[in-house]
Amino acid sequence: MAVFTPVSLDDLSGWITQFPLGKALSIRGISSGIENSNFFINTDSGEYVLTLFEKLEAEQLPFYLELMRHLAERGILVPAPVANRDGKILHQLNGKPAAIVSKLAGESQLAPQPVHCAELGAMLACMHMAAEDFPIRQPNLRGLEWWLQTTPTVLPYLPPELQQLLSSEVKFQQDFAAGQVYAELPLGPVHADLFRNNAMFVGENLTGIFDFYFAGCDTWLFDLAVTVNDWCVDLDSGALDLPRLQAMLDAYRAVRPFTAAEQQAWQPMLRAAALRFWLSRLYDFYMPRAAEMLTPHDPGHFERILRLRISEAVPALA
Ligand SMILES: Nc1ncnc2c1ncn2[C@@H]1O[C@H](COP(=O)(O)OP(=O)(O)O)[C@@H](O)[C@H]1O
Ligand SMILES: N[C@@H](CCOP(=O)(O)O)C(=O)O
Repeated sequence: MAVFTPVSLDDLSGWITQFPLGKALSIRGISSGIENSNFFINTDSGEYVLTLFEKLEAEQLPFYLELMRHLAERGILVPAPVANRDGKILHQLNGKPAAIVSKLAGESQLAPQPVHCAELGAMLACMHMAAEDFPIRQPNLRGLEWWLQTTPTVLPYLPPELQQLLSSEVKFQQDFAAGQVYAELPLGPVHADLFRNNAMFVGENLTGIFDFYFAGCDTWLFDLAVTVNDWCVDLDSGALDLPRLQAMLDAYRAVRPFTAAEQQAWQPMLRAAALRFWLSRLYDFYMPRAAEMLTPHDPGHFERILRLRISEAVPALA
């Protein structure tokens, strides 16, 4: 799994003539995705990734695809959407919205070292700055508003102690987001799901970051906190790994120094980033979609991370 909508070489062959890619030579479903149907395709002009969007609304897609085009044009290492002869990058195939993007070389680094974290930190800062003038605005659809909406849905499934943790953290985040420090945080389009499985490396060199389908406008610090909570932690305990953390923060800061408000907001933001994924994993666990064929991600992992970010001081950003 997971190809939800099959595409044959025949289907592809007629459809691909609108792109300047030559003939389609082969198509192979990618098994590891969970949101969309993805395929590696070979054409006369090289290898690409074809995505059929299974859940995202057609009106949300231009934000993601145009953002990737905008970033790629500015030298950020992201898959570049391929335009057809009319310049369009969003299409329809087998009844689903579809796009072709360039294929990144390499593979995901699932056991990152400080050197990988540094590569990623620098690219993240460059991406934030390159996206600043992106003209389309779409909120982070998994932001505070979604947390407030989703919490009452999952609360009844939780034991009292977890109900208390979830409710009090959402309240903490709501108050924090209403305050002066939060109001001063720089923001713009962010990736918002930059986990280890969403970047590619050849050896120690980052070749690109992908899967922009949770992207939206949010604070840059939230994006960094999401990234740190996955790349710079011990996966068993959720504890921060200081050499990886330092490498990522130093590399980010070298491109874009942190503001005073960001330095003050760092720990609350690491909590927010943990809450975001605890909540989405709780939601997917208790409210699996009908077509869901995968084992849901473990919510307990982000519950542990959240507890640690609340109880333990984190190294300062400065
Ligand atoms: N542009 C790309 N270049 C190379 N590999 C890609 C690219 N896009 C997706 N993949 C591969 O497809 C897999 C699933 O893609 P992903 O975007 O994570 O799917 P989903 O959003 O459905 O979870 C990735 O783990 C990666 O191996
Ligand atoms: N990173 C999220 C799940 C999103 O899945 P992706 O494969 O689309 O990145 C999590 O770990 O909960």
